[in-house]
Amino acid sequence: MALVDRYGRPVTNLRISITKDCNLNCFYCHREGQMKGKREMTPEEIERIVKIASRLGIKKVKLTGGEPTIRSDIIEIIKRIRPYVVDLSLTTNGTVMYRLAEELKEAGLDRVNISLDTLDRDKYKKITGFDVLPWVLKGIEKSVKLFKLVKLNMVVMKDLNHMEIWDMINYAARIGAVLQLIEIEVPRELMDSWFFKRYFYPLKPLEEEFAKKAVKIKERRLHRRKKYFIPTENGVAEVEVVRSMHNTVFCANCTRIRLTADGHLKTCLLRKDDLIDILTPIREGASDEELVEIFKKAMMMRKPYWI
Ligand SMILES: Nc1nc2c(ncn2[C@@H]2O[C@H](COP(=O)(O)OP(=O)(O)OP(=O)(O)O)[C@@H](O)[C@H]2O)c(=O)[nH]1
Ligand code: SF4
Ligand code: SF4
Repeated sequence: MALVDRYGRPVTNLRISITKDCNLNCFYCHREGQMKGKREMTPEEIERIVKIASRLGIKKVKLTGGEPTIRSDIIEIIKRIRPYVVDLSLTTNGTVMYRLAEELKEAGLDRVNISLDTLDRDKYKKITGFDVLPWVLKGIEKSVKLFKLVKLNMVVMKDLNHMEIWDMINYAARIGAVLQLIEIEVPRELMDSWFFKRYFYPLKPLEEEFAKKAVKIKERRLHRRKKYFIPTENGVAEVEVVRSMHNTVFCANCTRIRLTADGHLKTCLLRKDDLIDILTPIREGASDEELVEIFKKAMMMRKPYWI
């Protein structure tokens, strides 16, 4: 049975950042809201935390970063946590998937989400700082052949890539991936920032257009996100919309808890006051029962960000 927080939200997913570092340098990167610092969890420590989480009904785990594939022990991490998890996924920038996908699959990874904001090589370089789009596309196409589900994450930015949305929908349909269109999200205090003002592109009007065109619409349990099945020249595209800004429904259906790369439980992506250290107690010899209590404390701190 999953633990339920004070707002009636069961917690079933754990999102683990395994490193803050990345081999790209996207100009909009929020590094999952993590502070700087050197401490990183070992594969054994990650396994211990996942084991405790699974005892508490948290059976879906997503590995993120920074960029998770830059850890040289990524395969060991996956092998160690596989036994405790029913849905094991990875969110990656895809730069090394062309050579790592098979090993990841063999280690027990179920599925991957790969960032892809543009199909234009120059624009990709402008966004990420690196001219590696051909390698990423190679990795995506390889992943689609291997994994039961591959999602492409496109952060939609006004006047930068919003005009490519339909090309991306066609591309996703052609290769057999799901496209996730992600609306820019920032905490309240950054709503006046130049970045938000310059690039925010609201996805609500587009969702209305999708709703008219779709042959089917599904709603996910997580965040009650909608998935639209849209006919294209390449067959039916599956398009999921991640629209969290000011979205009370999204937060009311948040089933996630996070673990930062330096070993703190974190209850919400956008909060800064919600870190609970679990790695120090582990290193000081805490028992499983004590770690369960730390998890419960984090559960009780959870609250929806947009209410
Ligand atoms: N506000 C908010 N945004 C989230 C949350 N989880 C994911 N996101 C957004 O969704 C984007 C895509 O996240 P992914 O790491 O690909 O995972 P996901 O799509 O949430 O998860 P799955 O659908 O289970 O694969 C992130 O970059 C965030 O912008 C969350 O809990 N809160
Ligand atoms: S690939 Fe992801 S983690 Fe790396 S810089 Fe870009 S947004 Fe940040
Ligand atoms: S509560 Fe926080 S982590 Fe959950 S959906 Fe809302 S903003 Fe995201």
